[in-house]
Amino acid sequence: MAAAAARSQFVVVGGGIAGVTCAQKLAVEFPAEDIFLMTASPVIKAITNFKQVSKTLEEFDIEEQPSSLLEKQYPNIKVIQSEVKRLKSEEHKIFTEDGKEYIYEKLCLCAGAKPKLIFEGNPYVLGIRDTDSAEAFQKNLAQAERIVVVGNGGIALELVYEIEGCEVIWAIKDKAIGNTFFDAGAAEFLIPKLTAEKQETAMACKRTKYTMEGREKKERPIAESDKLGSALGPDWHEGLHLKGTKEFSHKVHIEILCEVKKILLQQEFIQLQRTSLTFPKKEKNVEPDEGEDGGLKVDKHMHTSIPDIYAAGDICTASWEPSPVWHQMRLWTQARQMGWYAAKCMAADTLGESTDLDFSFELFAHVTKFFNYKVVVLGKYNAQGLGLDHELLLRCTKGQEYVKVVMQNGRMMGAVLIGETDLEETFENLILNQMDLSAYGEDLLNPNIDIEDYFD
Ligand SMILES: Cc1cc2nc3c(=O)[nH]c(=O)nc-3n(C[C@H](O)[C@H](O)[C@H](O)COP(=O)(O)OP(=O)(O)OC[C@H]3O[C@@H](n4cnc5c(N)ncnc54)[C@H](O)[C@@H]3O)c2cc1C
Ligand SMILES: NC(=O)C1=CN([C@@H]2O[C@H](COP(=O)(O)OP(=O)(O)OC[C@H]3O[C@@H](n4cnc5c(N)ncnc54)[C@H](OP(=O)(O)O)[C@@H]3O)[C@@H](O)[C@H]2O)C=CC1
Repeated sequence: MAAAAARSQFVVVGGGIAGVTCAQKLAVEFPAEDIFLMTASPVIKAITNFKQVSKTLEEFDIEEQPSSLLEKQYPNIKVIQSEVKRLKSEEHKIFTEDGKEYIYEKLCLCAGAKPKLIFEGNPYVLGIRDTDSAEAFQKNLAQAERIVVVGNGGIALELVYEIEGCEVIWAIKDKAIGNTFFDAGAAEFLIPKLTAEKQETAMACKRTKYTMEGREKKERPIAESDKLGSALGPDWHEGLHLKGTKEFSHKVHIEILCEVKKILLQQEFIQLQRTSLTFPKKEKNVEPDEGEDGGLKVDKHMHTSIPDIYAAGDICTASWEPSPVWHQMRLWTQARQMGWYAAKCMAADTLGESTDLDFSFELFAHVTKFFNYKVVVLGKYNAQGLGLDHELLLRCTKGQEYVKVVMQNGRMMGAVLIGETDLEETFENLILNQMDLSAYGEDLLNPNIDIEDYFD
């Protein structure tokens, strides 16, 4: 006879940032309940040293940890390490790879996304998503003289800068590099860094940090399935020796307006990287509504179209009417914010309370590092969705800083800040309060005016 299904009021699927944050928040809200955290990976991602840098910018470190540590810190979290294979939503049941079944009252899906690798199966094509794929890339690179990097997203941007001793042909569909994060002007500002010799010391920078326990020590448990590791994140390349066979630092050739259609097998190693997202296969009997990007649609309470099933992080597509200066991007900070907020909504629904959309969804804010510069992007930093009805203010000091502000009807809608500008908090406030700044004109970026004093 099959063993009776274990039950829990709350079940969370996924040991990445979204799932772990969701389980932690539920564990605190309901100390008398057991929270089941199901994950395919033997390690979980934990946030440490969390700091709210400003109203919406946040800074934290990430650690891959054994799940026993999470259970020790949160005694009512039970981590179940097994891949979820099937979901029967009408019966509120999930089935795991090891043949067990679990009954939930409320379920949050945080299973992340998986890379959509073009030309999958080609032995010369590698994608980067998790620790194992990054290490496989490192190994191949060590024997390479020339590689091709395809894509213009965050991973490609970081990769071309980090790779040394190997010729890189960088194929991008667009006219300028990095258009996911900034415009052609910022790209011009950054490009000299690709041709210069690399400095050894990294610039101090407030941003998320990523560590993997035991990476150097080779003690990391190996995931049963290499397809279901968590997505890497900030500083994923630190500690990886991304070096080819040659002695030079950078040699990058950028091929613009280039969409790769076909890859022919050659006797050379080609690296191809593209991680636009597809989502874990849904079972036949589970058909939650999907967004255009294939994610699970969630409403403003992180609820999917299926009763009692919520979703957070990379797996979901935010389908509420967003604030005019927020948009979804599959980033670590948003995975944390969504996981936390989904737990809050699950708790409120359980207790019959109402919840307002969390403040973190008021303004898009991201701090990162590209080419060793601190990069802060706020609001509609690329004038996304503003059409032609906007103007740009620019300030640039070669090699030092690049500041771009997007204005519409005298209001600040977005900004890109590269370098140590110290403007993020002031601009964050100006975007949030939508003050009419018409009177200031270009003085907004006048370096001789202390803008902080103006508006504080
Ligand atoms: C190379 C790389 C670099 C990145 N750099 C940055 C960066 O610098 N800054 C930034 O903000 N973001 C970055 N990102 C994006 C960031 O990593 C993701 O947005 C974030 O990790 C998503 O978190 P998540 O919890 O939603 O999903 P994930 O971290 O992918 O976690 C998903 C979890 O679900 C588990 N799982 C999957 N399927 C199942 C199943 N069927 N059953 C049970 N468990 C399952 C997995 O094992 C995993 O534990 C980067 C991504 C990549 C790939
Ligand atoms: N520092 C940071 O903040 C970082 C953040 N991340 C995040 O992690 C997630 C995954 O990163 P990533 O995979 O870089 O994200 P993206 O999906 O943004 O990048 C994929 C890139 O590949 C391009 N592409 C796809 N197919 C082809 C083709 N056939 N020929 C040429 N180009 C092609 C896409 O162009 P198109 O869009 O036109 O299809 C896009 O520029 C993202 O959410 C990203 O923001 C990642 C690394 C660093």
